[in-house]
Amino acid sequence: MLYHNEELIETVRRSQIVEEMDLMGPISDLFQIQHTPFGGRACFSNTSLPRGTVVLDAEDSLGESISYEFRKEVCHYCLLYDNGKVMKCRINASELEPLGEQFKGKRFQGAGLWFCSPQCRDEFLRQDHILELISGYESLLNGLLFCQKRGSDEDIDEEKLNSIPIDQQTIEFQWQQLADEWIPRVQGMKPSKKLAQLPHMTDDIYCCARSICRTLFQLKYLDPESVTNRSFQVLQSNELSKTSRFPILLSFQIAVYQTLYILLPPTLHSQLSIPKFRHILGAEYGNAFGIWQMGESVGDREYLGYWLFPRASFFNHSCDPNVDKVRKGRKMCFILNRDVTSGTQLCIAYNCDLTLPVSGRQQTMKDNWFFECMCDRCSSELQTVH
Ligand SMILES: C[S@@+](CC[C@H](N)C(=O)[O-])C[C@H]1O[C@@H](n2cnc3c(N)ncnc32)[C@H](O)[C@@H]1O
Repeated sequence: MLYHNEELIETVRRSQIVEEMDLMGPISDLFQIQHTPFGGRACFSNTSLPRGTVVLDAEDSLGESISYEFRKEVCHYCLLYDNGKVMKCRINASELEPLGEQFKGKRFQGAGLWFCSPQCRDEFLRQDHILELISGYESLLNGLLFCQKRGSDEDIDEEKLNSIPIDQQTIEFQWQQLADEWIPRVQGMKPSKKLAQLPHMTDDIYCCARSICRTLFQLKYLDPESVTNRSFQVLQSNELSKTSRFPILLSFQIAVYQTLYILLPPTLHSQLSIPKFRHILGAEYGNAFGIWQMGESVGDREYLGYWLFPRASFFNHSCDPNVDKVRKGRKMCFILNRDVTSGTQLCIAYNCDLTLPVSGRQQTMKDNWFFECMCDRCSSELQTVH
């Protein structure tokens, strides 16, 4: 029942923001968001712009996920990756003491954070309210260690789980069941009994829970009127397309939610709700940018994780993009690779091999991004093919 109310409030709030989105200031002075006949909303230049123009400099990521495999090899502040070298700098409990008493006398595991230098560690620690995020991370890490020690007798048949057809009704039913049965059963339990309800935490569940923990933390302190927050609230959710393609994801999402529900400390637990959680994950599917190793060619670089930039999520894909995306540390820059006239749609390339013939590109977009590419290049090449 509670969940229905929460969902209704979220839906009304978001639809108000969608209306307000048109009235609010632009994401950039150089382009505006407009609706397209196909492909939803997209970015269009306000004026003629020369090649090399930075149309958007995005530093306001909301949530980032470093793959488990690279958790010690990527700096958790500047995202440096040094060819597989383990980052040497970690946080000690003594460094946290000036920030608060919370970890005094407790065994602190380092919250799963690694940094390339004391400077990056200090920058990370300088963020407002950072102890809340560190407590969340530390609790998730302790949960992972607990699960590794406890082991699992579950034998997950991925193939079987992925063959169960999923539609919107199934998704709603599963979440409703969690809200009606699991949450009321667990919420009144003592902490030790609650811990026994923790689903087996795989590496992927751990990484996803960390990323959501970070997003909840950032959303808690983000100005609700900021363009970043408003953009985030109206991001397209790809929950249904992704979950129906990979049905196993539904049980995965529920396990991540249960993990967060049990492990998040009160300051972040208060930020967790099913509609918010579903919007965060639904927005990540199809909007997140890959965090790639820098300085290597496309075929040779490591995929280190992903992050979300709400303001940069309105760029559509084109197989002949006029905007290049370049990561500079914690920042994503979007730079014109040619001159454009006023009113031109500004497009980036999503992760796709643009040297493939049109059939291959169409298949890649369908398989990885769940849409039929209608970019100018595909449209004209498809006309020639048929
Ligand atoms: C990152 S979002 C881009 C913004 C999106 N158009 C919106 O309204 O939120 C990606 C989604 O935009 C649409 N899209 C992007 N590029 C497209 C293209 N070349 N052809 C058709 N649809 C496209 C698809 O629905 C895709 O899932």
